[in-house]
Amino acid sequence: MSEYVFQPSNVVSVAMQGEAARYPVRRIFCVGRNYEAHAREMGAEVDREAPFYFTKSAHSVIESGTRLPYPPGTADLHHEMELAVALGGAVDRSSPETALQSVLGYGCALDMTRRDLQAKAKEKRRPWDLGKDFEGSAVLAPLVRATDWGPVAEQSITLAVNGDMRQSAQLDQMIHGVGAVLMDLSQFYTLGAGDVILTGTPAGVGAVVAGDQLVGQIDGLPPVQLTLAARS
Ligand SMILES: CC(=O)CC(=O)C(=O)O
Repeated sequence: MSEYVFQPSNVVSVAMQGEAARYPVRRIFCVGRNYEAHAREMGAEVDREAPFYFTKSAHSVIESGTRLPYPPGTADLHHEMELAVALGGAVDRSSPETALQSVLGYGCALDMTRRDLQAKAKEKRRPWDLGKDFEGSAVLAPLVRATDWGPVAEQSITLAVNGDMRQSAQLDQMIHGVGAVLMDLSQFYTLGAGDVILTGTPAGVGAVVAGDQLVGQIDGLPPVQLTLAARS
Protein backbone atom coordinates (compact mmCIF):
# COMPACT_ATOMS: atom_id res chain seq x y z
CA MET A 1 0.00 0.00 0.00
CA SER A 2 1.34 3.48 -0.96
CA GLU A 3 2.11 6.14 1.60
CA TYR A 4 1.33 9.78 0.88
CA VAL A 5 2.69 12.96 2.43
CA PHE A 6 -0.92 13.99 3.07
CA GLN A 7 -4.34 12.34 2.79
CA PRO A 8 -5.35 12.27 -0.91
CA SER A 9 -8.70 13.77 -1.91
CA ASN A 10 -11.74 11.52 -2.03
CA VAL A 11 -12.89 10.15 -5.37
CA VAL A 12 -15.42 12.56 -6.88
CA SER A 13 -18.62 10.76 -7.87
CA VAL A 14 -22.23 11.31 -8.86
CA ALA A 15 -25.37 9.29 -8.23
CA MET A 16 -26.77 6.78 -10.72
CA GLN A 17 -30.57 6.97 -10.88
CA GLY A 18 -32.08 4.01 -8.99
CA GLU A 19 -28.72 2.37 -8.17
CA ALA A 20 -26.63 2.20 -5.02
CA ALA A 21 -23.35 2.29 -6.97
CA ARG A 22 -22.08 5.75 -7.91
CA TYR A 23 -20.29 6.96 -11.05
CA PRO A 24 -16.68 8.01 -10.32
CA VAL A 25 -15.70 11.13 -12.28
CA ARG A 26 -12.21 11.23 -13.81
CA ARG A 27 -12.21 14.22 -16.19
CA ILE A 28 -14.72 16.71 -17.58
CA PHE A 29 -14.55 17.93 -21.17
CA CYS A 30 -16.90 20.69 -22.32
CA VAL A 31 -17.94 21.53 -25.88
CA GLY A 32 -18.05 25.26 -26.65
CA ARG A 33 -20.74 26.93 -28.76
CA ASN A 34 -22.51 23.76 -29.84
CA TYR A 35 -25.88 25.46 -30.47
CA GLU A 36 -26.09 28.07 -33.22
CA ALA A 37 -28.35 30.51 -31.34
CA HIS A 38 -26.00 30.48 -28.34
CA ALA A 39 -22.94 31.11 -30.53
CA ARG A 40 -24.83 34.10 -32.00
CA GLU A 41 -25.80 35.50 -28.58
CA MET A 42 -22.08 35.33 -27.64
CA GLY A 43 -21.24 37.28 -30.80
CA ALA A 44 -19.28 34.35 -32.25
CA GLU A 45 -19.15 32.53 -35.57
CA VAL A 46 -20.27 28.90 -35.60
CA ASP A 47 -17.57 26.43 -36.57
CA ARG A 48 -19.36 23.54 -38.26
CA GLU A 49 -16.13 21.80 -39.23
CA ALA A 50 -14.99 20.78 -35.77
CA PRO A 51 -16.02 21.25 -32.15
CA PHE A 52 -13.74 23.03 -29.67
CA TYR A 53 -13.28 22.23 -26.02
CA PHE A 54 -12.39 23.47 -22.58
CA THR A 55 -12.07 21.40 -19.42
CA LYS A 56 -13.21 21.44 -15.82
CA SER A 57 -11.45 19.50 -13.09
CA ALA A 58 -13.34 16.70 -11.34
CA HIS A 59 -13.17 18.83 -8.19
CA SER A 60 -15.50 21.39 -9.78
CA VAL A 61 -18.36 18.86 -9.43
CA ILE A 62 -21.23 19.32 -7.02
CA GLU A 63 -24.44 17.32 -6.95
CA SER A 64 -27.86 18.53 -7.94
CA GLY A 65 -29.75 19.95 -4.96
CA THR A 66 -26.72 21.68 -3.47
CA ARG A 67 -26.72 25.27 -2.11
CA LEU A 68 -23.77 26.97 -3.80
CA PRO A 69 -22.33 30.10 -2.17
CA TYR A 70 -21.93 32.83 -4.83
CA PRO A 71 -18.38 32.07 -6.09
CA PRO A 72 -15.42 34.35 -5.42
CA GLY A 73 -13.85 36.70 -7.98
CA THR A 74 -16.98 37.38 -10.03
CA ALA A 75 -19.87 39.81 -10.21
CA ASP A 76 -21.46 38.06 -13.20
CA LEU A 77 -22.16 34.38 -12.57
CA HIS A 78 -24.09 32.79 -15.46
CA HIS A 79 -26.11 29.59 -15.85
CA GLU A 80 -25.52 27.27 -18.83
CA MET A 81 -27.80 24.22 -19.02
CA GLU A 82 -26.28 21.17 -20.77
CA LEU A 83 -26.62 17.45 -21.49
CA ALA A 84 -23.88 15.44 -19.72
CA VAL A 85 -22.56 12.27 -21.37
CA ALA A 86 -20.74 9.85 -19.05
CA LEU A 87 -18.43 7.23 -20.52
CA GLY A 88 -18.22 3.69 -19.21
CA GLY A 89 -15.38 2.47 -21.41
CA ALA A 90 -12.82 3.36 -24.06
CA VAL A 91 -14.05 5.12 -27.18
CA ASP A 92 -13.70 3.23 -30.42
CA ARG A 93 -12.61 5.77 -33.02
CA SER A 94 -14.03 3.88 -35.99
CA SER A 95 -17.37 5.71 -36.24
CA PRO A 96 -19.71 7.93 -34.20
CA GLU A 97 -22.08 4.95 -33.86
CA THR A 98 -19.45 2.71 -32.26
CA ALA A 99 -18.19 5.60 -30.09
CA LEU A 100 -21.72 5.88 -28.70
CA GLN A 101 -21.52 2.30 -27.46
CA SER A 102 -19.07 3.48 -24.77
CA VAL A 103 -21.63 5.83 -23.23
CA LEU A 104 -22.71 4.49 -19.83
CA GLY A 105 -25.18 7.22 -18.98
CA TYR A 106 -26.70 10.63 -19.58
CA GLY A 107 -27.64 13.39 -17.19
CA CYS A 108 -28.66 17.02 -16.74
CA ALA A 109 -25.81 19.39 -15.95
CA LEU A 110 -25.12 23.05 -15.27
CA ASP A 111 -21.91 24.61 -16.57
CA MET A 112 -21.77 27.58 -14.18
CA THR A 113 -19.62 30.33 -15.67
CA ARG A 114 -17.93 33.43 -14.27
CA ARG A 115 -18.80 35.37 -17.42
CA ASP A 116 -16.85 38.50 -16.49
CA LEU A 117 -13.65 36.50 -16.03
CA GLN A 118 -14.28 34.53 -19.22
CA ALA A 119 -14.86 37.79 -21.15
CA LYS A 120 -11.60 39.29 -19.83
CA ALA A 121 -9.73 36.12 -20.80
CA LYS A 122 -11.23 36.21 -24.31
CA GLU A 123 -10.25 39.87 -24.70
CA LYS A 124 -6.64 39.05 -23.82
CA ARG A 125 -6.63 35.76 -25.76
CA ARG A 126 -5.98 33.84 -22.56
CA PRO A 127 -7.39 30.45 -21.48
CA TRP A 128 -10.88 30.32 -19.95
CA ASP A 129 -10.00 28.39 -16.78
CA LEU A 130 -10.82 31.18 -14.30
CA GLY A 131 -14.19 31.65 -15.95
CA LYS A 132 -15.10 27.99 -16.26
CA ASP A 133 -13.22 25.78 -13.80
CA PHE A 134 -13.96 26.60 -10.17
CA GLU A 135 -15.44 24.79 -7.19
CA GLY A 136 -19.14 24.18 -7.79
CA SER A 137 -19.02 25.06 -11.50
CA ALA A 138 -20.11 21.60 -12.71
CA VAL A 139 -23.49 20.70 -11.22
CA LEU A 140 -24.51 17.14 -12.05
CA ALA A 141 -27.89 15.45 -11.62
CA PRO A 142 -28.16 11.66 -11.18
CA LEU A 143 -27.18 9.81 -14.35
CA VAL A 144 -29.54 7.51 -16.23
CA ARG A 145 -28.10 4.48 -18.00
CA ALA A 146 -27.83 4.82 -21.78
CA THR A 147 -29.75 1.57 -22.07
CA ASP A 148 -32.70 3.30 -20.32
CA TRP A 149 -32.59 6.66 -22.10
CA GLY A 150 -31.79 7.88 -25.58
CA PRO A 151 -30.85 8.06 -28.32
CA VAL A 152 -30.32 11.81 -28.28
CA ALA A 153 -33.00 13.23 -30.58
CA GLU A 154 -35.69 15.87 -30.24
CA GLN A 155 -35.81 15.86 -26.40
CA SER A 156 -36.37 19.33 -24.96
CA ILE A 157 -33.70 20.97 -22.82
CA THR A 158 -34.79 23.83 -20.54
CA LEU A 159 -33.58 25.95 -17.68
CA ALA A 160 -35.80 28.00 -15.37
CA VAL A 161 -34.67 30.53 -12.76
CA ASN A 162 -37.22 31.11 -9.96
CA GLY A 163 -39.82 29.53 -12.25
CA ASP A 164 -39.08 31.79 -15.27
CA MET A 165 -37.95 29.98 -18.39
CA ARG A 166 -34.54 31.25 -19.52
CA GLN A 167 -33.27 28.54 -21.86
CA SER A 168 -35.38 26.32 -24.10
CA ALA A 169 -34.22 24.22 -27.07
CA GLN A 170 -34.09 20.68 -28.44
CA LEU A 171 -31.11 18.36 -28.24
CA ASP A 172 -31.17 17.77 -31.99
CA GLN A 173 -30.20 21.44 -32.40
CA MET A 174 -26.65 20.57 -31.31
CA ILE A 175 -24.25 21.39 -34.13
CA HIS A 176 -21.97 18.44 -33.32
CA GLY A 177 -23.90 15.38 -32.12
CA VAL A 178 -22.72 13.21 -29.23
CA GLY A 179 -21.17 10.49 -31.43
CA ALA A 180 -19.31 13.04 -33.56
CA VAL A 181 -18.00 14.84 -30.44
CA LEU A 182 -16.73 11.56 -28.96
CA MET A 183 -15.03 10.61 -32.25
CA ASP A 184 -13.40 14.04 -32.52
CA LEU A 185 -12.29 14.27 -28.88
CA SER A 186 -10.84 10.75 -29.04
CA GLN A 187 -8.37 11.96 -31.68
CA PHE A 188 -6.76 14.06 -28.92
CA TYR A 189 -7.33 12.08 -25.70
CA THR A 190 -7.50 8.44 -24.68
CA LEU A 191 -11.08 8.59 -23.53
CA GLY A 192 -12.36 6.06 -21.03
CA ALA A 193 -14.54 5.23 -18.06
CA GLY A 194 -15.05 8.24 -15.77
CA ASP A 195 -14.76 10.83 -18.51
CA VAL A 196 -17.78 13.15 -18.67
CA ILE A 197 -18.57 15.38 -21.63
CA LEU A 198 -20.77 18.48 -21.25
CA THR A 199 -22.18 18.94 -24.72
CA GLY A 200 -22.72 22.73 -24.87
CA THR A 201 -25.49 25.09 -23.92
CA PRO A 202 -28.43 26.48 -25.90
CA ALA A 203 -29.26 30.20 -26.14
CA GLY A 204 -30.60 32.15 -23.17
CA VAL A 205 -27.64 32.09 -20.79
CA GLY A 206 -27.80 34.80 -18.18
CA ALA A 207 -26.83 36.07 -14.75
CA VAL A 208 -27.98 34.64 -11.43
CA VAL A 209 -27.83 36.15 -7.94
CA ALA A 210 -27.91 34.91 -4.36
CA GLY A 211 -31.32 33.45 -3.53
CA ASP A 212 -32.03 32.27 -7.08
CA GLN A 213 -33.32 28.75 -7.63
CA LEU A 214 -32.31 27.03 -10.85
CA VAL A 215 -34.05 24.01 -12.33
CA GLY A 216 -32.73 22.44 -15.53
CA GLN A 217 -34.65 19.71 -17.34
CA ILE A 218 -34.18 17.34 -20.24
CA ASP A 219 -37.05 15.04 -21.27
CA GLY A 220 -36.74 11.69 -19.51
CA LEU A 221 -33.82 12.60 -17.20
CA PRO A 222 -33.87 13.67 -13.52
CA PRO A 223 -33.69 17.49 -13.27
CA VAL A 224 -30.63 19.38 -12.10
CA GLN A 225 -31.33 21.85 -9.28
CA LEU A 226 -29.18 24.51 -7.71
CA THR A 227 -29.83 27.22 -5.12
CA LEU A 228 -27.44 30.15 -4.95
CA ALA A 229 -26.57 31.31 -1.47
CA ALA A 230 -24.86 34.54 -0.41
CA ARG A 231 -21.09 34.68 -0.87
CA SER A 232 -19.46 33.06 2.16
C1 LIG B 1 -19.26 30.84 -24.71
C2 LIG B 1 -19.23 29.77 -23.72
O1 LIG B 1 -19.34 30.01 -22.53
C3 LIG B 1 -19.00 28.42 -24.20
C4 LIG B 1 -19.84 27.42 -23.59
O2 LIG B 1 -19.68 27.05 -22.44
C5 LIG B 1 -20.91 26.84 -24.41
O3 LIG B 1 -21.10 27.29 -25.51
O4 LIG B 1 -21.58 25.93 -23.92
